[in-house]
Amino acid sequence: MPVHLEYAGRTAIIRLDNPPVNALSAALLKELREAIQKLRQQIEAGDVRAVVVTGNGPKSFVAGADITRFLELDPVSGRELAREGQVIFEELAFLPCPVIAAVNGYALGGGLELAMACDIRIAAANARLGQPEVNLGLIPGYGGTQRLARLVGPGKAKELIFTGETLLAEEALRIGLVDRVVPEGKALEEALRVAAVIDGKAPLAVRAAKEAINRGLDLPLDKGLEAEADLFGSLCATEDQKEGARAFLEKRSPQFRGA
Ligand SMILES: C/C=C/C(=O)SCCNC(=O)CCNC(=O)[C@H](O)C(C)(C)COP(=O)(O)OP(=O)(O)OC[C@H]1O[C@@H](n2cnc3c(N)ncnc32)[C@H](O)[C@@H]1OP(=O)(O)O
Repeated sequence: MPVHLEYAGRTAIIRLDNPPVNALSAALLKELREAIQKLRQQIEAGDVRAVVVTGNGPKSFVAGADITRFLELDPVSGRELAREGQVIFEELAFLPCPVIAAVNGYALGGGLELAMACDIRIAAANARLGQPEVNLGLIPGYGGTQRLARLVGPGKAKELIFTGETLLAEEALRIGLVDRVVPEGKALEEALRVAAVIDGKAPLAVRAAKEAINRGLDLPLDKGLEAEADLFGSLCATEDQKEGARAFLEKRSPQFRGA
């Protein structure tokens, strides 16, 4: 079982376990997709309010796609391999709750692409991140050319992808590729702490905020502002929005029910 689903309260943990470096084998990708589809149902039911993705073991988050699959690739099967990972990472990215990558070690190639499909990236100080596909005669194929440029800008994305160089977590933090750096061995703990904070907020508002930001990334500002206003307005029909205002005025903690 290369993919384990665990739960800490209303936070789900996707633990990737494919020794020695958690490479994205065909079996792991299949189970990852199944886990994502199960989590979508649990999120919609209100049972899950945040998802954390992490690698099993101290050494590696995910060290990339399974290179042993590459010897037989041809243009058709190569494109299929890329699309397979892209579709799964899109399904993860568009889960209707925050998805946090606890980058516990190597996040290379498809591993960094997986982390970039998450909303927030928390890296352990020992983590190394990069897109080394040019060393294999390839380019990133699970979304890395698209998401890296959006996260760190086209210039830094080109530099990292052209050179295949890897970054230590602190360097990745400096360019905005990761959002927090914690001591080695503490990435999952910190991701769960952030998830617990989010769990106490109005879930429909958190969901709408993720949707507004994601939609706005690919919209002209005026259209993004309209999308924001639409989502803001839709929240005013929720009980949680009234509960939030009442709780503030009555000087008490709100009890959000996700309705
Ligand atoms: C669409 C997506 C495309 C991609 O993701 S392309 C792949 C991008 N990833 C990479 O290029 C990273 C490749 N791996 C490495 O650079 C190194 O490994 C590490 C830095 C991750 C670790 O180095 P070290 O600690 O020296 O270990 P080790 O001896 O290189 O690897 C341990 C075992 O793990 C296998 N392995 C490592 N990465 C992969 C991989 N991505 N796919 C399949 N196997 C991998 C090796 O071959 C070896 O195996 P054995 O012990 O049998 O010799």
